Amino acid sequence: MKHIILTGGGTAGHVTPNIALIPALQEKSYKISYIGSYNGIEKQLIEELGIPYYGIASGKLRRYFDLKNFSDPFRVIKGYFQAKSLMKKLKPDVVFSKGGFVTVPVVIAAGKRHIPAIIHESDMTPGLANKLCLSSATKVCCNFPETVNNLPKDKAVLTGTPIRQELLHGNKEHARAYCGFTSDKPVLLVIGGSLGAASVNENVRKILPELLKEFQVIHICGKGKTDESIQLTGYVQYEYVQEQLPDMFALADVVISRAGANAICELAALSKPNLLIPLSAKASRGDQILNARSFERQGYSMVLEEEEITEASLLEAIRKLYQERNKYIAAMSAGKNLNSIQHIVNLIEECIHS
Ligand SMILES: CC(=O)N[C@H]1[C@@H](OP(=O)(O)OP(=O)(O)OC[C@H]2O[C@@H](n3ccc(=O)[nH]c3=O)[C@H](O)[C@@H]2O)O[C@H](CO)[C@@H](O)[C@@H]1O
Repeated sequence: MKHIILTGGGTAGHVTPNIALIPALQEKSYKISYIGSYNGIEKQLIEELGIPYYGIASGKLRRYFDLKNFSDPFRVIKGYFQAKSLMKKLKPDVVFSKGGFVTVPVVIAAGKRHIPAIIHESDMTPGLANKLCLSSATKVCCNFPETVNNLPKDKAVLTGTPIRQELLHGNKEHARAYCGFTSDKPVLLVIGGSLGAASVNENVRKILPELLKEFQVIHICGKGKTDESIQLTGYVQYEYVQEQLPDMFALADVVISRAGANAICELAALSKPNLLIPLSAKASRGDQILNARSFERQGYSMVLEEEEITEASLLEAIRKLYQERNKYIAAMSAGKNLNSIQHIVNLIEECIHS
């Protein structure tokens, strides 16, 4: 039996593509183990699938000053030795990494033990963790064609991003009943990335009185970010949605989203007209802005940058998106559909046999 170690964590975007691969790997009778951090979001998401989970020490690699910069290197070194002994104990045939800081010691340990390691980069420009893994990796899967050109030719492969297949089979009536909505107004879904997005939440809440005249609103706010003081007809809030997400996507007529790579690929696969509000370059390396602009160029998305948001501009963008929804649906439906799951599983098999 072939044994694969999956790794990835920190935010859900570094876990859900691994989850999307699991059914296809199980179908091919792979034994699957997962290495993540002790307490990251990946622990809960993976353990509830019944996959053996191994936690290791993990530290964030920051480019800015923080007191933890002094203690985190020791955690990373500890994580490396833990990963190395896990490689010895579990003897995997291959490692697949979806990125995030916890994966750096895992991929390097695999390289040291001559175990093939495939890493996946879903953003247009590689994140710091994946950059550090590059020399130990056998192949790098990319989501954007633009990324392939910036990576070593013998390693980069355009695969797209694996999407959980259950997302494509939601039932809108189940979501309507779950949210207590009626069928007389369209539904706007607001989803702020796996950690939520405080500024998106705040701006949406400001225009709720106007918005609710025309739409019903499902607001996925992020952990600890719901506001129980707001109780309005046609408005529901959730922290993080798992089981009901496919149904909510099916019910949504239009979506406001952060421009995390996975979220936008899911929206494109579902042909959901969307307004992207990328995470500002002030709070990140600006990868979401590049993701969003690429989708805008392809005619899949409308983009509003955080700095451009006012109550009026946000309301106007949502109205325009709804009016022009068929244009976006047509562009996304015509988009090329990489069979990412199959592509990656084939690559995994090739790496084991080469
Ligand atoms: C703040 C931050 O660092 N964001 C990064 C992070 O985003 P983040 O982790 O938010 O990643 P994405 O938006 O790419 O993916 C979020 C995933 O969580 C799922 N989901 C979300 C909310 C919910 O209630 N239920 C649920 O299942 C979505 O369906 C999606 O599969 O990783 C992405 C992929 O590398 C990057 O592009 C983002 O810049």
